[in-house]
Amino acid sequence: MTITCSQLLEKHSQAWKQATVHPFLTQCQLGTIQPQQFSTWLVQDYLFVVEFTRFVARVLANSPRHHFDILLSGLGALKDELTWFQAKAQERQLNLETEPQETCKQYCEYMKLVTTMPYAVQANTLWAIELAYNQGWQLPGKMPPPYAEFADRWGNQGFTEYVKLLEQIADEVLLTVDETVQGQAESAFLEIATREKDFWSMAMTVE
Ligand SMILES: Cc1ncc(CN)c(N)n1
Repeated sequence: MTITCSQLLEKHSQAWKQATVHPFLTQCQLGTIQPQQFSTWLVQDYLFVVEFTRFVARVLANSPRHHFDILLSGLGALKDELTWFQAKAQERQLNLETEPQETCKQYCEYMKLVTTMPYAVQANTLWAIELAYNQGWQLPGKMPPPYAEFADRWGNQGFTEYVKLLEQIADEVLLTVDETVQGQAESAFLEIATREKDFWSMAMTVE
């Protein structure tokens, strides 16, 4: 039997909920997040996105030709996102030349590990990482400034469409692999759910 992305979401709904519904996001929506907590997230997420860009590039390198357009569009968006992060950090006078915290570092190392796994696992992981932010930033509802801009970055229609295309890619390749690889994809999905939850929690624990 083949596993699909929507089946993973259904089967592991509790783990996924913890990844996408978190006090960090709720407090952004309420406008009560501490500026220092938000700044911690912003800097650490920039560092994450630098490594995530490398991850997507590696996934592209392993992908079949007919996935190029979608993955290249993702990389194009990441180019803008990195510049945008730099602008947001500058507005707040935050130093991006800093060390990643342990949670961020380990998540980045995990992404690197995934790129040594079969392409189906990589495609599934890429979809899960993007879906986590697509849903996480939308679920609390309309956010006040300055958080609305952040919610829109990952909650906008274009990004939502992109995540749907990533789901199609992942489902297409999951169909072609055996149960062992499907099991690897499922484990990776659960890893992402845990690491996303931990990333929000890390931001709230100001060092
Ligand atoms: C931790 C994390 N997860 C996902 C995303 C969305 N690319 C992100 N920016 N940061």
